[in-house]
Amino acid sequence: MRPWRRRSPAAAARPSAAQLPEVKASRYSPWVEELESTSIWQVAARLPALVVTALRWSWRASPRDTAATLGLNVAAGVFTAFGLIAVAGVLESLFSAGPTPDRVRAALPSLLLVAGAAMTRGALAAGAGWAQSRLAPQVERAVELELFRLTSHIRLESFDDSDFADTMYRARDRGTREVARMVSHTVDVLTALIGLVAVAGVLSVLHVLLLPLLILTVLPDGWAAVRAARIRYAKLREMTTTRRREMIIGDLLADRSSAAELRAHTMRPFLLEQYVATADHVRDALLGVARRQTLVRSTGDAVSGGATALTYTALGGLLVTGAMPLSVAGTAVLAIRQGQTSLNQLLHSVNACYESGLFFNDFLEFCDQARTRFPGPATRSLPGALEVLSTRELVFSYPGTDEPALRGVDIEIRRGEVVALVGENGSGKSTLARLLSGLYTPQRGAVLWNGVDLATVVPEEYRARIGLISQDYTQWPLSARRNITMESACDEPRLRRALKLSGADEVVAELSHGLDTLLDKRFVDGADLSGGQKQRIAAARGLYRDADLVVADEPTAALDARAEQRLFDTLHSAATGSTVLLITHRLASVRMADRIYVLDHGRVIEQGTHQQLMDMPNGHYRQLFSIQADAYLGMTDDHGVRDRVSRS
Ligand SMILES: Nc1ncnc2c1ncn2[C@@H]1O[C@H](COP(=O)(O)OP(=O)(O)OP(=O)(O)O)[C@@H](O)[C@H]1O
Repeated sequence: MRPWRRRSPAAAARPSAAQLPEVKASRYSPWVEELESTSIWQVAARLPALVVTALRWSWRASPRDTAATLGLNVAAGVFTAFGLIAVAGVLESLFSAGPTPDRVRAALPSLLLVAGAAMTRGALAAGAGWAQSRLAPQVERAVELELFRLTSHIRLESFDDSDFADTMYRARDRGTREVARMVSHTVDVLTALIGLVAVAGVLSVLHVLLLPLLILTVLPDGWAAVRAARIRYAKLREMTTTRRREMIIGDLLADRSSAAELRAHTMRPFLLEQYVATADHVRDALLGVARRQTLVRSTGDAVSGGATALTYTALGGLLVTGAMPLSVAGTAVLAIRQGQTSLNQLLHSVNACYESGLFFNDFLEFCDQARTRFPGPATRSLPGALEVLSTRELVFSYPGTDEPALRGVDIEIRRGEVVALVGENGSGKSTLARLLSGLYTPQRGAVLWNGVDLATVVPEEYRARIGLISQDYTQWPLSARRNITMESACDEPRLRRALKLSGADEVVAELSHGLDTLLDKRFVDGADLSGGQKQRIAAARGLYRDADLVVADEPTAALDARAEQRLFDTLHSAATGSTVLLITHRLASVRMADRIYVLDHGRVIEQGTHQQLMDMPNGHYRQLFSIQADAYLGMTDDHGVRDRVSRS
């Protein structure tokens, strides 16, 4: 079982302390209570599993550097211990009876050993430091790569789940950085352990009481360190949503994409106020953490100080009663001091390991959750080129919503057809298009490609057969060519054809380096495009693909009248060589479709050709079409358009 797994999602969302009442904290805050109620010993028992996992990651990143880091550090620790034993030998010779020159002479071999041990330790520590500093970037890279492998593979709807968004934020925020630290802390733990074993050996030889007393001096301090770490982590975890909100507001204030609207809508004071409110909340919480941590640490220090006093009193008692000779007491003081250093180092390394472990566990928790969000185990190949794509009683709800976006949809698209989806805002058109494109998985029902359920087909194979012209297109920070081909290989004739069909050829002609222009203004020589130009590039991308089905979701919203007409003509002609699913609010453009499905609140309420739908006396489509037609008629009386529209 994964350490510190949360128990169960709580039903009720807790209001966030962030200033917007609509922002609720993650539903998984009970986890924090679980952390609070877990004892330090339970945590210590779970730590080895985490350490092993971290070491496994490290090994995966670089076996050579992991082995060197561990081996050299352990060897350096052995020589530290060896040095201490040699120092004890030196002291024993110096404090023994006899003339001083004889005692110094007797101490010389041990002194040479001390010097040799120190030099060897130094050389080993330098090598270990080098290996360790090589390891950190390699481990971070490996962990981050895993994170992005997972984020890019999970089902699309995962991004609509706010709880999962919090988990992902925590993993990205610190989780990935902590693996390398855990490895380094683990090494410190091992080194301190070796030093401690040596001290413990020396002390138990000197007197049976000394070792328990030594442990007593550092335990309270160690307890305080672990407690302080838990306080900080629990607070950070509790504030995940608020910190994510703070980051989002920060991005809005500093990002290029929101810069224009921020100014146009004079959002600066509001956003700054929001930022201050959220950041103040985080700051106050962290100040509270610092206060509690100081209290805990002071308590630990005070108790540790008392225990140290007790140890030295006991040592004095042993000396006074003659139970311990002076030469042995001298070695004991040295060993106790060295022991305290090693034990403190051990406790602090364990604590640092524990603290990193808490954050590393966030990464592991994300990995676990992400793996449950992979697409189903589809193994079937696509059953040939598209003949018919249909849906059967399709039901789909977005995560965290009670109302389904689709409620039992049945549609059919045959090869070579142009099928249109129309309906008012929020009726479910884009959701249906995404399901048909294999981006979302239905909760009930199925999407069938030539009668075969797409849930059983390898998604990449299927998606490669779809040319998507998305409503929310992305302008990738790549060259214009790559923005269209989306792959390093480029089929020039296909590219030219897509450019022409979409009207993107005119856009590219104006770019300073043509198809090789970088479409990202944030970099030197990068170009920015107008909304319509971006949409033409997005259309070219959808048309470039040698697809069986082109899904065009509002492909012309930003286009001028001429470009719009050109693209619709393209989609309706056989030029694409594909079947077309068209979503648009420009109803004049769907008149030529082979079939039109009218959606309303996630259901298909009407279907047929334009004429069949117009013949329904109180039909929804007829109403929507008439509203648009009337608007044109009112404005275009003088230009003879009325006849053309009314004839349609
Ligand atoms: N990511 C999402 N998370 C939760 N609900 C969503 C999400 N996207 C859409 N919805 C909801 O699903 C329903 C259908 O949305 P969809 O985007 O499919 O409508 P649409 O018909 O394409 O609308 P429009 O014409 O405005 O583009 C709406 O109620 C919408 O609020």
